[in-house]
Amino acid sequence: MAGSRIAELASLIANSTAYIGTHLAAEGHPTPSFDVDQPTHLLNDSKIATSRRNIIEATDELNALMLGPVGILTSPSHNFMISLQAIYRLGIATGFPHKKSEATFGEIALYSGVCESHVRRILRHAMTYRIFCEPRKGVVAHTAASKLLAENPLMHEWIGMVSEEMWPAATRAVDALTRWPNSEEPYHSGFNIAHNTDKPVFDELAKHPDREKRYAAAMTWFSTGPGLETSHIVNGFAWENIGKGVIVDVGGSQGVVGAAIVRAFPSLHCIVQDQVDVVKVGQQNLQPELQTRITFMKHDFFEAQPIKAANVYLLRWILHDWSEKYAVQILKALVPALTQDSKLVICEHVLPEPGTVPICQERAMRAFDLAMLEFHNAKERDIDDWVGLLAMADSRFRLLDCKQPPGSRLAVMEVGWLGDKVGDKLGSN
Ligand SMILES: C[S@@+](CC[C@H](N)C(=O)[O-])C[C@H]1O[C@@H](n2cnc3c(N)ncnc32)[C@H](O)[C@@H]1O
Repeated sequence: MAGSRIAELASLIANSTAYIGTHLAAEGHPTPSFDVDQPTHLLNDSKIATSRRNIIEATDELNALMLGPVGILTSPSHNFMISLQAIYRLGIATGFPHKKSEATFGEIALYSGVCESHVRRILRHAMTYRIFCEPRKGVVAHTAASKLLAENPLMHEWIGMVSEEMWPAATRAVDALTRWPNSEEPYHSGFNIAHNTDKPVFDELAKHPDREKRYAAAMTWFSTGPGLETSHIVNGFAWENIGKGVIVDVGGSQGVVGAAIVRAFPSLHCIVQDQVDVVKVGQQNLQPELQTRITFMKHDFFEAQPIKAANVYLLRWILHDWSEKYAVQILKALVPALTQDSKLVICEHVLPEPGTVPICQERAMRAFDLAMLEFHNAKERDIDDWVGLLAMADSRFRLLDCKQPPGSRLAVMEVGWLGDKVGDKLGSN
């Protein structure tokens, strides 16, 4: 019956908001708002996760139904990124006088170095997304979102990486795929056209220490984000079964994931491998109590793995940065180090069959897939792709398990090795 779906959605929203309201009140928490004092993690409580997801999905569908076909095609605005990029590049959030709760457009113009009228236009646009607000005409104050940007340096670097590196790359992604159809090369992406370079992303960033540092900080922030917390990899694999052992975090960035694992499992030692400048920063930031439990090591993951017979080789968010041709090389480079007791743990998105998960969840994963295209000419993979990739790399890899820890956006795949001795010659096939 026409109209029944919108009534159904409205009722789901009403029931779910009532549940969340009751729960927050019982716990003595404030009701959700955009207010500057809103706790950042208010909605992360697992007891309200289902209701929250229901509301996000139902409001998205209701919104689309109310927009209608014309609205669906015209309402997404690319201009959101302009104000976000301006806020980042001009240091509008970080320069906001934190001892004061408000600033005029003129004061912001002074420290951001652009004229007052541009500041006003940028911020009034951002305010429509609840980033900053204008409590009185001409006066700017924080919302919860702008305050987070001002006070959390990792969040700020994430926005910087997205607006300065990824957004320009996204605008040239279609140019890249038409210029280089069927290419598997990582230097044939929107990133290459937008940033005018023939180097793959990681090589290009390595030439610019500030950009490389920003990328690493963005990765660190990302690992605190909803569904991407390190707790999922800590709880998503039976690390306790290893006992005393060694894990190698291949492309482990600054060691955030390795640190979370060895903190939870004190008998494990983690060797974090990455590019030279990345591991240098990781070593500098390593907390004193982890000095003997984490080792940083410069290693190019296309070269043969130098740490032999580790218990686990962890590849978290590595292979999605590479097309089949290169992902296969990364896997093959591990082979000379593997024993039958070694496991690969691959922590990545596993794309769902279309229409089998709620649409917002699917949209987020498909957006990641496009992000890999625009940045690296690479891809996210579904389960058949993963099985195929492992087989392409070496027939002795076996996918033993693939689980999606509750609340995690990444799956944890456990891969066994059927070869029989370290460095088995067949491994270099
Ligand atoms: C998407 S990040 C993932 C980082 C980390 N594993 C995580 O889960 O947050 C990819 C990492 O691969 C590293 N990387 C890129 N090319 C590399 C190479 N040839 N050898 C080693 N590490 C590399 C990057 O520096 C970056 O830290």
